[in-house]
Amino acid sequence: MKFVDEVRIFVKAGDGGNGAVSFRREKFIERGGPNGGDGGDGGSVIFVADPQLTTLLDYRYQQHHRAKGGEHGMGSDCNGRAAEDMVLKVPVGTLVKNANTDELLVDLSESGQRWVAAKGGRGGLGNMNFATSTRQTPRFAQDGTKGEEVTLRLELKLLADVGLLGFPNAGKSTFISRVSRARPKVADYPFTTLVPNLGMVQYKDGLSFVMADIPGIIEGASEGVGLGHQFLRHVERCKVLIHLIDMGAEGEDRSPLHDFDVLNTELAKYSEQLAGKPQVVAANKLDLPDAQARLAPFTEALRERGIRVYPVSCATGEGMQALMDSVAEVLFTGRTEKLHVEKPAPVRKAAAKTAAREAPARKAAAPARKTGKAPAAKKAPAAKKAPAAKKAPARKAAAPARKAPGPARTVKAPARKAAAKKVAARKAPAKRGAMAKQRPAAKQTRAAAKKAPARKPGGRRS
Ligand SMILES: Nc1nc2c(ncn2[C@@H]2O[C@H](COP(=O)(O)OP(=O)(O)OP(=O)(O)O)[C@@H](O)[C@H]2O)c(=O)[nH]1
Ligand SMILES: [Mg+2]
Repeated sequence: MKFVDEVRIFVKAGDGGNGAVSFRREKFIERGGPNGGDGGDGGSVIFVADPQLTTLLDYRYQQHHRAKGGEHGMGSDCNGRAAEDMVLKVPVGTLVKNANTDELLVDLSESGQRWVAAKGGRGGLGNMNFATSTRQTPRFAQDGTKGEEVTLRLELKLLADVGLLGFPNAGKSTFISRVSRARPKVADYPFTTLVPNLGMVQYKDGLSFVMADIPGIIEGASEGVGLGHQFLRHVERCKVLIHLIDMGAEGEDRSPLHDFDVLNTELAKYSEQLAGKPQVVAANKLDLPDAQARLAPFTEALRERGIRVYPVSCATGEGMQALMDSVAEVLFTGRTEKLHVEKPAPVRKAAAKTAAREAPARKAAAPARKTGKAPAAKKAPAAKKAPAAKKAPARKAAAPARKAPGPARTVKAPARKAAAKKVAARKAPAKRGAMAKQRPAAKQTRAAAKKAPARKPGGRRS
């Protein structure tokens, strides 16, 4: 059956019937009084989510839907018959939007869910309703009201728990046919799959879930390249995505890492929310010799990002169980630990380097401790831990500049006392002189000053 997932339709509810103006006319009964009946209500247009349907195809061919109007009221106290509601069946997962404003009106995501799209008009009252003691012959009746009308856009978003994503030819259809009873076409050319396929996966312990296989996504899909990215809508409701990488792909610019990045970029362009869904990354076609060679660098590259790669072969079934276990864990428990690996932690390497660099510095700091700058040495372990290892050299460089004049100031202090009211110009040489005197001391303390970041907290504690 042809798959149609977007249509525009016009719906109009039935108008209410008019009330009747009528008087009883019978032999020997004079002035029988008003007996015009009420009009019947118009039929409403109602959408019902039907699990039997999988496409909006019917609405592609019939785009106007009008419910019947109510009957008019009649004489002899006869009310008009109300019209039946018009029920429009749509697949479960249909979004109904106002075609003009694009406002989402309802998401029919539950089987049997009903929604009134256009309410039928109310029948008018017949003249018998308007008779009073002072107005016994009302020669008027009420008209029925008009039924609502609206132009709608129906969008089908399939309901699946797990979505399969990947470049064309990555093996998505092979994957779904291996884990479920879905039998989509599998062939060795891109864009074999043109419409989404659903498959019911029977997992262990009676647990089952629905998996969706959608057409391949390629670079520029968001600009309409290939089949575009409109099929991504069908995996928007998924809780987990399986990202299949074709490890045997050949061609310019095709490398597993490049494919991975391109697909994620396209996902992000489509929707940030979709891009943020948990992804199980599967490196497929590992039975091919080329694929084996590409696996190690790809796995390492993703490990640096903290992402685990599941090596699989949909052809032989190798690695599929581990992959499905992870998918089921995310789906049923919401835990995503299995999708991540520990990063190689470049921080630690840097920390090791820093520690190596600091080792001689610590030695040099030892004499400085004698001069009263000691607490730094105690803090050496803290320096080792320092996560911002890169910052350490900068601090080291800055520290001597800050600290070197320290002793000079202590020398300068008596000088200031002695010549309290002398001009500032005299101070400068004094400072310089003091600094010159202290230069060897400054040199000595430089090593200690390297410990400056550690000294601060130490100083506070002492
Ligand atoms: N050697 C090998 N070939 C595979 C494997 N999985 C899939 N293939 C082959 O790859 C080709 C494409 O497989 P499909 O399942 O049609 O790929 P797809 O991702 O659905 O492709 P589109 O529908 O075009 O997006 C077919 O010829 C498969 O036989 C695998 O694990 N190993
Ligand atoms: Mg396919």
